[in-house]
Amino acid sequence: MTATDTIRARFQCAFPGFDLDVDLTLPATGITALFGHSGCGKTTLLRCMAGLQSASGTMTVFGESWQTDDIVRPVHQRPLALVFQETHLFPHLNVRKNLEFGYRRIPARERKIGFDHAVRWLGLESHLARMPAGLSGGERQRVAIARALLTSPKLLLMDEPLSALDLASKQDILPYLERLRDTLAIPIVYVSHSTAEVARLADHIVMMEAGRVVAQGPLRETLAGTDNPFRLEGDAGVLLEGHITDLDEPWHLALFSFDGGQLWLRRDDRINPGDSVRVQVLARDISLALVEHSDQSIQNLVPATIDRIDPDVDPGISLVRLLAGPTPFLSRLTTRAVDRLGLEPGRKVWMQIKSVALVN
Ligand SMILES: Nc1ncnc2c1ncn2[C@@H]1O[C@H](COP(=O)(O)OP(=O)(O)OP(=O)(O)O)[C@@H](O)[C@H]1O
Repeated sequence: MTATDTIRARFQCAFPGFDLDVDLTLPATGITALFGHSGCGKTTLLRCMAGLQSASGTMTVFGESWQTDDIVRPVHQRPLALVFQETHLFPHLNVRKNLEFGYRRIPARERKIGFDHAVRWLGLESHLARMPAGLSGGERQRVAIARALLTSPKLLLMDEPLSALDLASKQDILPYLERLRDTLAIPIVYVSHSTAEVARLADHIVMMEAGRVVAQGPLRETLAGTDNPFRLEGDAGVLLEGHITDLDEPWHLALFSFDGGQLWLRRDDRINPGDSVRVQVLARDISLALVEHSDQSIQNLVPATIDRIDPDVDPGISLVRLLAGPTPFLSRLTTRAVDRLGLEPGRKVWMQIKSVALVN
């Protein structure tokens, strides 16, 4: 990554009982999740990036300085857009007028996103004449996101945009965010403490604890580290990206192919051959065997090589990192099993995978 295709952010600031000290290089595309427990400093970091929180440090976006040791651009001079939990729509204006408010703020020659595009991306075609009060929470948030995009930002900052929504509205809005991630050339920094949202949306993750970055990198690689604190459904695990390549209709199964192997998962009405999907495999759902046993109930047997073995947080448990082709997996085993099977880095084994879940 070079200075012109990255976001560099280095900030220090302090409140009574809390100080933030981070130094980040983020990619210029896709969704970067700022993830961590409540109070770890996610919102403070986002506010520093926006220029809403005074902090010492520097920020460079695509080679353009937004903050140096000497000059701090105020928020209105940074080409960014913010989306919060609260939508802040104008209650007396209909959806079209709310959107036009964002659009007209930008001189025509600087507009990179057309009005109709934003309306279509967020599925608002049939809502333009409606008033905000008559919209569902998810629809209101879609209007807020479209309005933010219509300012043609170079960076989109989102602070827990789904946390005020009920489950149904969250499910409604997630596909729109995925579409933006996959089609927009605008990087999104997304604050969340929901592992499910991060697993589904993020390409890159910054994990924070007490004002510090404890891990960062591409989501899949970072999750597959044996020392990271991110837990999918309370356990270590990996996310895989791949395609649905076949269906077994009578048995309600779908074949998921990834770089390094294939896995069967339960057929879900939403998926079809050719679809690109993410799945999660938890460490507790993988056991290891030295030979291929076909006389057992587990359908997914994948050959892999042990990469490393580390103690897990629980005493007597080991976290084994494996590679199937280039793709990492994690397996949680008792240390006694590791000893009995003579497992060690470089050893070839069979992963017996009990459960594979679709994330999107
Ligand atoms: N303006 C402020 N004055 C004093 N303390 C502050 C201020 N803003 C944030 N803090 C403190 O800084 C710490 C980090 O807060 P921040 O809101 O960034 O955390 P967070 O990770 O976003 O949390 P949450 O997920 O609950 O929103 C907290 O202890 C908070 O109380």
